[in-house]
Amino acid sequence: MAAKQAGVTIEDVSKSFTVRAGKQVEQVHVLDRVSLRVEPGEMIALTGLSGCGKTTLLRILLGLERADSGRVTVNGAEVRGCGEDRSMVFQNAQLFPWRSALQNVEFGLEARGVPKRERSRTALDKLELVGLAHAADRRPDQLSGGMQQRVGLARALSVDPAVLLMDEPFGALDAQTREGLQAEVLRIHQETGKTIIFVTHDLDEAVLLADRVVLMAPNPGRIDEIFPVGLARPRGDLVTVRGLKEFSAKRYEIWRRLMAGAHPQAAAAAPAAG
Ligand SMILES: Nc1ncnc2c1ncn2[C@@H]1O[C@H](COP(=O)(O)OP(=O)(O)OP(=O)(O)O)[C@@H](O)[C@H]1O
Repeated sequence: MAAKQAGVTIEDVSKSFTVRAGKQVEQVHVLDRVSLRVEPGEMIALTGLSGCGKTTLLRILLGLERADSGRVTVNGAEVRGCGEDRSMVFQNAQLFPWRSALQNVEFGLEARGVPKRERSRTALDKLELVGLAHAADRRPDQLSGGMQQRVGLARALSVDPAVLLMDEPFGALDAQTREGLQAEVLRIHQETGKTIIFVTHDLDEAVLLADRVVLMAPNPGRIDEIFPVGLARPRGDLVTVRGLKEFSAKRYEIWRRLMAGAHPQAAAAAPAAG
């Protein structure tokens, strides 16, 4: 288990954006008094309808956006900008096309002034962790989409963050590649004990990975309900997990609540869980 672990506290976070379109100026209230405590080593899935503020919340956690009010702390220290204790994996890996996989993973270490030999060793370790050591010298255009996401994950892990933020990291991948990467994330979480906050639209993915699924609702973005996932860890073979009654029951419970916000009539017509 890694020494670096951190709890995250989100206290009463609100955020609005001013949107200007032509002569019209509109105030969009994106997050309304969001509060959540994430325990050290916990994996949280954030889900909810499009536009409910999931990415905005993640950007505030990373320090790319400032909340209008409320605060976020990591291990008790207030987040005031980007910092070494957090890193993010994006939906598209956003790799430098002219750099090899290894050089892409080295990037964050370079920015921190880590000497060449040490950063190459660390980057190779992380590529190994995501099963890509054999492709260290390939450029992004010589890698599949799934491999590029693995490089993005290795790059995020290279700086040994206490908190890993993942914004729909597998959203653009085909189903089989996605399932492989879900298993990888579970293994890496098990091996490193990182605190992970993971945004996904995919309820299967949310239940498979998370200790708790946080369902957000839009207009304004807020936490609607929090669902603890009682599945034991390590979760092992995901085909088996998907076949468990507890898995389908939890997925259905969350889906029903999500639909109650999106299509109230359909949700009312669906049978209750269990
Ligand atoms: N920089 C910005 N300026 C203006 N409005 C913004 C900005 N960033 C986000 N928004 C608005 O905030 C709202 C929430 O966006 P956000 O991307 O956080 O939602 P989301 O839940 O992640 O959506 P999705 O599931 O579609 O990715 C949207 O209405 C969006 O248009």
